[in-house]
Amino acid sequence: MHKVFIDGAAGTTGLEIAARLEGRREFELITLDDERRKDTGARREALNEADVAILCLPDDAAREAVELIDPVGGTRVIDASSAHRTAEGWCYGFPELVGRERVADARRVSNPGCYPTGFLALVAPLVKQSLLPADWPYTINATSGYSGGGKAMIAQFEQDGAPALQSYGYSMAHKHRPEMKAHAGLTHGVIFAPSVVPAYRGMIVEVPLHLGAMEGDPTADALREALREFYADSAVVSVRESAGVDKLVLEKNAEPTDAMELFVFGNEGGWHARLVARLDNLGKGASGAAVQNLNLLCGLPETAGLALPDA
Ligand SMILES: NC(=O)C1=CN([C@@H]2O[C@H](COP(=O)(O)OP(=O)(O)OC[C@H]3O[C@@H](n4cnc5c(N)ncnc54)[C@H](OP(=O)(O)O)[C@@H]3O)[C@@H](O)[C@H]2O)C=CC1
Ligand SMILES: CC(=O)N[C@@H](CCC(=O)OP(=O)(O)O)C(=O)O
Repeated sequence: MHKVFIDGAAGTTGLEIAARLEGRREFELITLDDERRKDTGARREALNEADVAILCLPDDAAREAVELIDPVGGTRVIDASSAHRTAEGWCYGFPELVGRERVADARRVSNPGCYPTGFLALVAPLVKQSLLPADWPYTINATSGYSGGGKAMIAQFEQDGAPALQSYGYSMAHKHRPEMKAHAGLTHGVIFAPSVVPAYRGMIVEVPLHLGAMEGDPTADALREALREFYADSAVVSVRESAGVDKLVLEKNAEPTDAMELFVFGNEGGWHARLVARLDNLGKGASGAAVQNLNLLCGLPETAGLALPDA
């Protein structure tokens, strides 16, 4: 039995992790009641009692939580925040990219951000195989469901007068940019253009590419095939056919899913491609990924408890 403490259990990501762990007999959840959930002493005790602490907190609170943990104690950490995604000593918790063994052996795991999950799934393997250049100026256009902004954005979008679409990130300094650059092994920072729509969950992350301007003239078919091979052993990430697909939608009230679908569209002549990832920001983008990493840390089947389509 593995003792698990979710710090931030009353938040959006924390609640979805708890839902995925319900009925799992391999785990015992350590819980704090509403009065003590932000009490530093109570959190310190719970964090140090846990075999695995999952941090579902704003960045500053996540950094504080790590400081509350005895560094030579037995607690291993999965941090869902963006506090440690490029930090030394932390394993980037994207098992398909970094290797399942590395995650399984880690004491400190940083869960990828939701948007970076889509971007990196598409681009990182292709850059690593030199099918796409590391020194290309990549752009990411993305649309997210509003649960991506946690409780505050849920409140914003569930009140009267909620926007039909909200684009943002115009400071050009979104916190996900360093993580995308670092884990794709890029030379240049990316341009990231995110927006939010009034659907609770789900996201579409797109990387448009001028293939014809790249050295070696990569083709959309070759990129799709390389991704298909790369994810061949994954029950979570799948590469879909693009022929005949003319639109991708986010449902307003979609069911949770921990799967991620990748598409590579190319135009006739092969000059242009659009790499697209569709995922649940609270699935592979957060809580599903945390449970996948938890399974690996505990030596359990990687996809146990995840919401995945039948193979
Ligand atoms: N939502 C998403 O799709 C994704 C979220 N993440 C990341 O996961 C983390 C959690 O996000 P999310 O669940 O959306 O956010 P929420 O705002 O929904 O939840 C955060 C929770 O943390 C609690 N909290 C804040 N400060 C403290 C503290 N000092 N001690 C204990 N609890 C505290 C909040 O309390 P209170 O309820 O009182 O406000 C709240 O319950 C963030 O870092 C976010 O960036 C990552 C990927 C995707
Ligand atoms: C819609 C929305 O606001 N999304 C959040 C990202 C949610 C997420 O991925 O959380 P992390 O930042 O911890 O990765 C944003 O753009 O800041």
